[in-house]
Amino acid sequence: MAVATKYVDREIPQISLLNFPQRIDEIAAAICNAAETVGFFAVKDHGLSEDEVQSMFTVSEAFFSLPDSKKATVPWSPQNVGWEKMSQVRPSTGEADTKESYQLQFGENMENLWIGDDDVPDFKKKSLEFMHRIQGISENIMLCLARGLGFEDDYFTKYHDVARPDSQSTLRLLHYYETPKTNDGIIRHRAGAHVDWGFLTLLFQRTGQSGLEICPGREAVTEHALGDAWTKVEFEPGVIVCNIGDLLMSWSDDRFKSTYHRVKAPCEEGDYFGERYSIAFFNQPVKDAIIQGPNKKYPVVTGEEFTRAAMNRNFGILKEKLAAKEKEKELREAKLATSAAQVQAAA
Ligand SMILES: O=C(O)CCC(=O)C(=O)O
Ligand SMILES: [Fe+2]
Repeated sequence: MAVATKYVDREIPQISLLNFPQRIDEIAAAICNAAETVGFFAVKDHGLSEDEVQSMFTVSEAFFSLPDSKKATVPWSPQNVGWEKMSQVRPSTGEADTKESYQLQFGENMENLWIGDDDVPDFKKKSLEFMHRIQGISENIMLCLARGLGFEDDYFTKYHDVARPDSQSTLRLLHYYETPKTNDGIIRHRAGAHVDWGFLTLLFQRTGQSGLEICPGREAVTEHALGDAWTKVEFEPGVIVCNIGDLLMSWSDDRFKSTYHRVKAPCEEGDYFGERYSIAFFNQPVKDAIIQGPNKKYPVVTGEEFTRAAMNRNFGILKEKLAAKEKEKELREAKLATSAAQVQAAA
């Protein structure tokens, strides 16, 4: 018989960004306190309207309602962009999440990977507008985090400059499939337990489409203290849920915590089994960023090295599959070329 999930109440602070320029120190203290303890916090009064958020969800739904053959024209690539379906195997579960996602960036990695206006009108324009709006909010939070760590105010923002062609910050549109209510013993993971590997994540969800849960308890990036008690993160309109990623954890010498979270595989009374949309914005540094905490706890890495290592950890299986497919194609082409040569020789 399935064991009921153990839940525990933890406070996820809600922090108002109202009158940001006048209240920076107060806001920075609240954000850094949350980053040091629970690793998750919500921001409100950030200037982004509910209409803007819902319009982006509408754009996202329009994309996901295209046939798979169309979405496959903008496939996932190891630059961490593009569309994937049922293919992200989380190290914690060893199984693929039952979802599809489309990842978008500001710069050169997106070449040929934007879905065209014929398929979703103004997709690129609307997505970039939304991404710039979230970037603005992220920059305010980054200023607070820099102050808290004793860096110059622009220290993190200059390494997350999305005007640079090699910018790696990513908007991820997510679509989780409806989960059947059966007792067949199969666990249909939505997003298996994981920590985000980037700097800072901003999350948007639709009211009622619950499922996000967190499990704090990590003391160092090198430790994977995955506990067994979860806390549900409930969404309300107007809030953006933010969480610290591994990169900021190591960049802060483990002072700020990257927290385990998941979108629960629905299996118990009260879980949400329906189709679910969410949007995540991952702040990721430019490739030549020099990453090291104020106390130099970890060796220096560049943004590019950090991303490559994280991709291998998190998308290794998907990358291997792509490489195997590529190899198969090469072999098929080589075989075709050989038989064509034989036919010619015989003629
Ligand atoms: O869909 C969600 O609510 C969370 C997604 C997430 O944690 C991720 O993509 O890293
Ligand atoms: Fe995540």
